[in-house]
Amino acid sequence: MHIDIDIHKTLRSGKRTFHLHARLHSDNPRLVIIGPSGSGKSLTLKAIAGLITPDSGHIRLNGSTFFDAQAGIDLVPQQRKVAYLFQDYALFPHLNVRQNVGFGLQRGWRNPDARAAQATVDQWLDAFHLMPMAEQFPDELSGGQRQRVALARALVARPQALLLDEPFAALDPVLRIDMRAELDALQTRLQVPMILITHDPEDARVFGGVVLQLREGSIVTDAGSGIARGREA
Ligand SMILES: Nc1ncnc2c1ncn2[C@@H]1O[C@H](COP(=O)(O)OP(=O)(O)OP(=O)(O)O)[C@@H](O)[C@H]1O
Repeated sequence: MHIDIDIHKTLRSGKRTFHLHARLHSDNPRLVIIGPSGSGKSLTLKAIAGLITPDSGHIRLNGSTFFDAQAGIDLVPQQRKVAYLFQDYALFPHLNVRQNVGFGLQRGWRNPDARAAQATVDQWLDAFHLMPMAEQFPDELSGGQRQRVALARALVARPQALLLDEPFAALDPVLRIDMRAELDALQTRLQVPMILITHDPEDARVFGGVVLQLREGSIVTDAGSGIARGREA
């Protein structure tokens, strides 16, 4: 993965003003952005996904320009072909596991015919050990199973990168350890580039390729951050 970001955004709410200046550059398929609550992690991830628009700057991923204020480029989220895994997984409560995963295909940029879609969904249910609970609804699943459904739904359309917003925050401490290991293995197996935001140094330690620290809206490259760790691309 080659990612090149340099964006500014100012947000105002009442008397408060928040300045985001995210500047990063990496060739590692694993990027972790770590920072305390309110440091701008979600805003950065949302800007990459196209869910918010920066005031200025550019966002490039794998040779494709997602956003370039000067050139007037601002691809809509679907055109960016990245998947976004929300902190609470955002599963549809009225859809069962199979339907939730299938939704990832319908919404995605790939629209296979019904039979091909079914086969693809089955393949992902199988890969995530979700076949036995394919007909269950989200509130009938454990936290780890819910996360697997969300991952399967995110990956089913074969995104060019997976954006993960605090993926372990909703899990209890024991499950968190297991799911970190699962995500680590998944990235190695699928080779899908992942950008993960977290406030937990342990997530960065276990998962991190390149780890960057965000403080008050800016990427800080001193204080031991911004260094390449773990495996390189
Ligand atoms: N729509 C908005 N209008 C004004 N300010 C906003 C808006 N969205 C976010 N902010 C502010 O921007 C700052 C960064 O928010 P962001 O959600 O990126 O933080 P975060 O690092 O992801 O925090 P957390 O770990 O708590 O989710 C916060 O101070 C927040 O109050």
